[in-house]
Amino acid sequence: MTTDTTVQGAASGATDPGETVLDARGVTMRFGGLTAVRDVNLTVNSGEIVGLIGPNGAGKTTFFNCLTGLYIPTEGEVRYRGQVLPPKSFKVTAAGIARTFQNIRLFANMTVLENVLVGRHTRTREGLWSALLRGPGFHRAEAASRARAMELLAFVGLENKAEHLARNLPYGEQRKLEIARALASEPGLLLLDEPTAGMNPQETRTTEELVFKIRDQGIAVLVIEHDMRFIFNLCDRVAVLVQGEKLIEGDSATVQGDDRVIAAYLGEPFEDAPGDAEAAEVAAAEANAEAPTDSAPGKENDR
Ligand SMILES: Nc1ncnc2c1ncn2[C@@H]1O[C@H](COP(=O)(O)OP(=O)(O)OP(=O)(O)O)[C@@H](O)[C@H]1O
Repeated sequence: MTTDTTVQGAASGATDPGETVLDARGVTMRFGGLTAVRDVNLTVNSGEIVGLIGPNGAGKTTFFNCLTGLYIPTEGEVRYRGQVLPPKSFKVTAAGIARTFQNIRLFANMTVLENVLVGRHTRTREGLWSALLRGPGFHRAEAASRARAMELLAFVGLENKAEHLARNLPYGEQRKLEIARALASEPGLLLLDEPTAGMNPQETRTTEELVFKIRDQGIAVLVIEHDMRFIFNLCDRVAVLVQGEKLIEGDSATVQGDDRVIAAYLGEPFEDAPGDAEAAEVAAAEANAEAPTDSAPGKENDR
């Protein structure tokens, strides 16, 4: 029985610059008569943040599930760093792909730190006897794992919440904790499924900065999101899925300007959306309108 208690070091999944990390070819997923994803090709290279957008029901999450071993694609192949991925989600995680979910999946009654420690299980190798006897090797591994988990909590800005129960965190912090837990498996590729859903603008901005920081650690990112401003600010490339098929893929400017995307998804050109300056003006005007002035609606102006 082994007593090997090795814990892999920080960012062990980090990849070489320019390396093709993810290579999905001809991925098709059918549920009975419904083809949710049809013949989709997508690559993600090291150092990239790639966005996946599309209307509700376009097949984005189904495609993620095909990448992470939750679904076995009906057709096609998914490779991570050149190797065909095994059709089991824990093996995919061990290979180097981590993910978060559209609906937060934390252990609500465990602490924040414990949630991250759970995420480390693919990177710890404790033999049964080591765990049972709790010898020096076990304690060393446990201490290293806790140190790394605390490092990750600091990375996402939750170091002061380590002992809080996950269920007591505000929503935005639960999403950050999910990201910390995903990072605990030391991935080379992180898949984020709607990471800013339900967040306020400030939390969304913080998440944007966090994703850039993750990329700067050498981890490639593939992100599904409905917030177009977030996607177009963040991503090096964006792929658009419509009715299960990839409509177009390109940089933000190309995708925003494509008539088919505008028609199928955006509804109107994104350039028409207010910029930061206009948004600040609107916010200031709204704040003034809410202030209890003499001329506020419902009050007589007695000056
Ligand atoms: N397990 C399943 N069994 C049957 N149909 C499914 C299953 N999962 C997804 N679908 C169907 O596949 C299609 C694509 O769904 P999917 O959730 O992947 O879309 P999405 O682009 O992620 O949507 P959203 O933006 O609303 O999350 C939908 O028609 C959905 O109802």
